[in-house]
Amino acid sequence: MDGLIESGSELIWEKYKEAEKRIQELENSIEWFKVCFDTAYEGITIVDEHGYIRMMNDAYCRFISVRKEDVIGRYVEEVIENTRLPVVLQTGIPERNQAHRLLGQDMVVHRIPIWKENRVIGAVGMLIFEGVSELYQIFDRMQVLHENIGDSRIVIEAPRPKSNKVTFDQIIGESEAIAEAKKVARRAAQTSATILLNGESGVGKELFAKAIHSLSPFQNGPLVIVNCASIPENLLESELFGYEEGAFTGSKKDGKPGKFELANKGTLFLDEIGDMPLHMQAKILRVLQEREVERVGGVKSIPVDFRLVAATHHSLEDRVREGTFRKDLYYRLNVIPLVIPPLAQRRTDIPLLIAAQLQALSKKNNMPPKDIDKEAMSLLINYDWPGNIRELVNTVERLVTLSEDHRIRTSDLPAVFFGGTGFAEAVLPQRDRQAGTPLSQADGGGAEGALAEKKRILEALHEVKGNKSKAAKKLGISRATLYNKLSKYQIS
Ligand SMILES: Nc1ncnc2c1ncn2[C@@H]1O[C@H](COP(=O)(O)OP(=O)(O)OP(=O)(O)O)[C@@H](O)[C@H]1O
Repeated sequence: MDGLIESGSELIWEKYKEAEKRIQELENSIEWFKVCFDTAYEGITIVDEHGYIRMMNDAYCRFISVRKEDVIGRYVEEVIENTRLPVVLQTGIPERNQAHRLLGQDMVVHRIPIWKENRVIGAVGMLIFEGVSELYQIFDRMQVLHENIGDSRIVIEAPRPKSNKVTFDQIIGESEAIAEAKKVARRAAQTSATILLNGESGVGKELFAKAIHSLSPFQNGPLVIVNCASIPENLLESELFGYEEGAFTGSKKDGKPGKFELANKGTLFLDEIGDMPLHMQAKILRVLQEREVERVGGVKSIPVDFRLVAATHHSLEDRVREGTFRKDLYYRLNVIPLVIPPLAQRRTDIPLLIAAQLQALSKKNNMPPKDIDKEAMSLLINYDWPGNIRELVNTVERLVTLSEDHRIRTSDLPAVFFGGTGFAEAVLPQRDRQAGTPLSQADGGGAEGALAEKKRILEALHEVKGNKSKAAKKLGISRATLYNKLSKYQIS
């Protein structure tokens, strides 16, 4: 009898353990499902048969800037603009690869009905691409694929966009911080309100300004970009306001329109507005209030109608407190403030940015596509990127150009990614590294070294818009050395 009870309880114990194991396996599967659902770059939302949202993944929530807990259980039309999921629930017909306009941006979407036992019990909505320009990149990749397998008979030509306008989908990044910034910018772009962009150097303020213009009611007008910090103070007024014939010695015969006039019916982007001298700030304020300009040496007022986007890496509040920025101008500019977060606050975007740059820069340099191993990627993700995306773009370009293999490895990375510091170290590949080697000594590496040096000089000049003193400073060399190198490499 005892034996019978014993084997009975052993059986129950075994069944219990088995059930426990299965529950554990199920929980693991659910956990995996959740991770996959939320890791997908595509936005996914699932509605029940009545059109109420049952699930929405992180990518979708980020894109439309909602919190998951606020949308689950709500009717889909209240959450997603222009949604056709209710139609798909009615018809039961899938709609694949459809164009959909969301937050002013063209997207590609799938709408898939969920059929079970002859009835539609729900539908899935997927945002496949954040924007259509990704489609063009896919066409390009397909073309490269066919070229690589030697099948040149197949020519895949993507319909090209009509212009080279910057659109929001070209601003790469899926992190919450950048998704929120893009969402606010998209909304603001569709109005005519003044936008003040703030963020460290190289975070993408100019890129945002361009995307805002492309989506704005002023998109058919010009986009005029003025870098207030790079124009000498004595020229700033005539650059912005223009001048009449004979306004000063050396002025053009028929006078010249200023940037305000040139931006008429378009967008004026005043970059580095925080560096504007005080007397010019007063003049700009007057234009913003009265919406008319007077050329230097002129007498008549010229009406101007433009959307203003301004940007600065300074804190304008601090500048106002210090007395170097006018409070009234600050209030005029700060209608829609938009902070673009530094890269170190959105590290999840780093792999995406690197992948996109590897692709683009290999193509630009006419090289076969390169990739990167995960140890190197991990060092890049952990780096602080003080120069933000500009620094990332330059780093990837150097890596693409200098690494010998098709795969970039840790040995290709400059010292700075291993905790080293300093510009000279940062630009030398690890194998060539001599701590603190300035540019002037870093060109001993034969043709490759010379090519790299030439590229660095061109980049530095490009970054400072051709200003040689600034470029020399950036490169850590004297102006005289820079001039020598310019003639050596025949850079005019
Ligand atoms: N999210 C992004 N996706 C892709 N490229 C980006 C992104 N943000 C910036 N870039 C690229 O990084 C570089 C620097 O961007 P941008 O000039 O817009 O920065 P910025 O904030 O205006 O810099 P600065 O304050 O120094 O003028 C550009 O080449 C730009 O195309």
